[in-house]
Amino acid sequence: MTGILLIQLGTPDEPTAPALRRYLRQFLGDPRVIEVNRILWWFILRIILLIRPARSAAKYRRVWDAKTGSPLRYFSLRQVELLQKKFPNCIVRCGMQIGNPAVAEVVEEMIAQGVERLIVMPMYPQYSATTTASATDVLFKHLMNIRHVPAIRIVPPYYAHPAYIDALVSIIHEEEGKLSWKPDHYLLSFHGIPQRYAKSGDPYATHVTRTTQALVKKLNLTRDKWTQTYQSLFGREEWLRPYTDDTLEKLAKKGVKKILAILPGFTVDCLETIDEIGLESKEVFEHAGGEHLRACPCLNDHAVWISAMETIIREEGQGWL
Ligand SMILES: C=CC1=C(C)c2cc3[nH]c(cc4nc(cc5[nH]c(cc1n2)c(C)c5CCC(=O)O)C(CCC(=O)O)=C4C)c(C)c3C=C
Ligand SMILES: [Fe+2]
Ligand SMILES: [Fe+2]
Repeated sequence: MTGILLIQLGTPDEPTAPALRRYLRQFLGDPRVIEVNRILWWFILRIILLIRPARSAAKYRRVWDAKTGSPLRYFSLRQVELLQKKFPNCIVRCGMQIGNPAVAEVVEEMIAQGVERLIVMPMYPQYSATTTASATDVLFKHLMNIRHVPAIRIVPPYYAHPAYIDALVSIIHEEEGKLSWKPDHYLLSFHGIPQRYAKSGDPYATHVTRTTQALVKKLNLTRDKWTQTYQSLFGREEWLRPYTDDTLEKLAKKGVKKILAILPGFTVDCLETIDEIGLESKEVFEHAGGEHLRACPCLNDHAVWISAMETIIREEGQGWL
C-alpha cells in the first residue's frame, strides 16, 4: 500500500514552561537549526532553557484555543483528514519533527499497517536545511532501525508551483473581500534564517524570491505596492534582511496606512503568524503611525490548498497512486 506522510515542524504539547522546555531543547539542540560549536552551544542552551520557556509559554497561551489547542497541530490534522478523502486507497498521516505525534511513531504505524511505498511531503514550500533537511533527517534516523524500509519519494520544494501560488492568491482575495478597508501595501513576510547559513549554500533565500516573484505577478501588484521581508529572528547574529518589524516602521513613517500581511512560507497558522505578525508586528506598525494591519490566514485547511496538495502529491506519486 502507498502511504502519504506530511512532515510538519511541531509544537509544544501544552502552553506551559515545562512543555516549552522540552520543545525548545529538542528544537534548539538540532545541529541543522543551530550551527555553532556543540560544546559552546551546550552551555548557551542551558541558559536559554532557564529563561525562554516561560516567556515563550506566555506567547503560546495567547494562540492556544480552548477546544482545539495548538493551531499548528489542529490545522495539520485537518489537512490529513481532508487529504485522506482525496486518497481513499492510501494511508495519509502527519508526523512532527519536534513533539507529538512524532514522525518516528507515525511511520512505525504506517509500516505496521502495510505501507511499502511512502510519499513524503515536507510542509515547507521553500527549502531550508533548518527545516526541510531536518524533517528528512528525523525520518531517516528512524528508518535506520527498521528492517523492512519502504520505498520512498520526497516531494521537492514547491515554492513556485502554480497550484501553491494559486491557492495563496485565492485565500488573499477571499481575505480582502472580508476587509472593510482596501490595503495600500502588501507585506510578504517569511521566517528568517541566519545570513551565515545562506552564504554557506542554503538555497532558502532564492526560493523565497521565486515565491515572491510568482505571487506578486499573479496578484498584479506594481513594484511600489509590495515589500518582501523576514521575521522571527533568534539570537544575535545577522539574519536575512530586510527585517519585518523595521520595514513596518519605515512604511508607516512613509505614510502607508493599511497593510495586508501575507505569510506564504507557513503552510499552517502558528505562533509566528497569529501572535508575532497578527499581534506584535501589528502593534509595531500602529505605534509608528499605521492604521490597519491584517495578517492574512495561512493555507490551513482551505479547500483550494487541499486540492493543491493533492496536485503536488499526485505529481510525485505517479505510478504509485
Ligand atoms: C536558529 C533558530 C531558528 C531557525 C533557523 C528557524 C527557522 C525556521 N523556523 C520555521 C518555522 C517555525 N518556527 C517556529 C517557532 C520557532 N522557531 C525558532 C527558532 C528558529 N527557527 C524557535 C526558538 C521557535 C519556538 C517559538 C519561540 O520560542 O519563539 C514555528 C511555530 C511553531 C508553533 O508551535 O506554532 C514555525 C512554524 C521556518 C519555516 C524556518 C526556516 C525557514
Ligand atoms: Fe522557527
Ligand atoms: Fe517568534
